[in-house]
Amino acid sequence: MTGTANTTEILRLENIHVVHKARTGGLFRPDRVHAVNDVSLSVHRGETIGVVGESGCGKSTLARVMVGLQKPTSGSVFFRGTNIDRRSASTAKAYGKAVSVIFQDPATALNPRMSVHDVLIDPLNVHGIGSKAARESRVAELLALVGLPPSAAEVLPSQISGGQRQRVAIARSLALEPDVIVADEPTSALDVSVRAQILNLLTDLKVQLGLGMVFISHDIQTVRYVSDRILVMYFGRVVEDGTARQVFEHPADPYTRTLLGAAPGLLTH
Ligand SMILES: Nc1ncnc2c1ncn2[C@@H]1O[C@H](COP(=O)(O)OP(=O)(O)OP(=O)(O)O)[C@@H](O)[C@H]1O
Repeated sequence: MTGTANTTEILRLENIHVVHKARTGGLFRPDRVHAVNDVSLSVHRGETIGVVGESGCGKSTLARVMVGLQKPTSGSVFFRGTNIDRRSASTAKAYGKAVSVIFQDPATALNPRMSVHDVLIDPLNVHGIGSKAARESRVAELLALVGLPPSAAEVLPSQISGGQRQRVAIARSLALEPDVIVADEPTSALDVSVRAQILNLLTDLKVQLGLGMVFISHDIQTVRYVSDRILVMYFGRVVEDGTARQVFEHPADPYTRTLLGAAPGLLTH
C-alpha cells in the first residue's frame, strides 16, 4: 500500500503495535508486554512532536520503531509515503539517512576511543559522501552548527563536558542531513544547568534546517518547551494528542491532568 502523504509529511506510523516477550515472565507474570499499542502519528518538516509518559509506557520502543531498530509486531511505517516494509534497497538507504536518532546518554552513545573528528566523519565515510576535502569541511561545519569550536575536533568524548558531548551527538545525528531527528530523552542525563541550552540548540536547528523532530521525555514541561504537538502515552497507548497549547490548557485525559499536576517547574528535574 502506498500512503497518501502530503508534501511536508516525512514519516507516518499507522496502528503500530509492538509486543515484547517479557524479560521476567513466570507463573503469575504475563509472558508478553504490549509495549506499543495501536499508535499512529505523522511527522512533518519543521514540526516537533513531543512524546511524553512515565517510565515503561513504551516511548523508547516507539522511538526504535521510528528509526528502524525495532520491527513492529503489526502496523506500518511510511517514509515519504512509501511503506518501508516493502522498501527497495534504495528506499532503505534513503530512510537510514533521513531519520536519525539522539539517545539519552552521550557518554555511552559515543565511542570513547574515537576523537570528535572521527565520530563526525565516520557516517560520511560509511555512506561514501563527498571527497575527502568535502568531508573535512563538513566536520567543521557540523561543529559550528552545534556551537563547538574547531579545536573540539581533536579531543576524545571523555575530555569534554556532558553538554558538549551531547552537542557532538547532535552534530553526528546531523551529519547525513536528515529530515527527521528522533531525540530520546536527550537532556535527561545532563546537568540541569545545560538542559535549556541543549533544548534551545535543538529548537534552533529544527528551524534553521527545517527538520522534523520527535522529542521523547518523561517530563511534560520539557516536552512543552520544544513541541508543537504533544502525544501522551500511558501503558503503550496514546491517550492524548493535540497541539501543545490544547494539551496544556484543555487536557482531555485524566492521566494528562495527573502528569500536569505532578510536573514541577520547567527543567528542574
Ligand atoms: N527488548 C525488550 N524485551 C522485553 N521487554 C521490553 C523490551 N524493551 C522494552 N520492554 C518493556 O516494554 C515496556 C516499554 O518499555 P520502553 O523502554 O519502551 O518504555 P519507556 O517509556 O521508554 O521507558 P523508559 O523511559 O524507562 O525507557 C516496558 O514494560 C519494558 O520493560
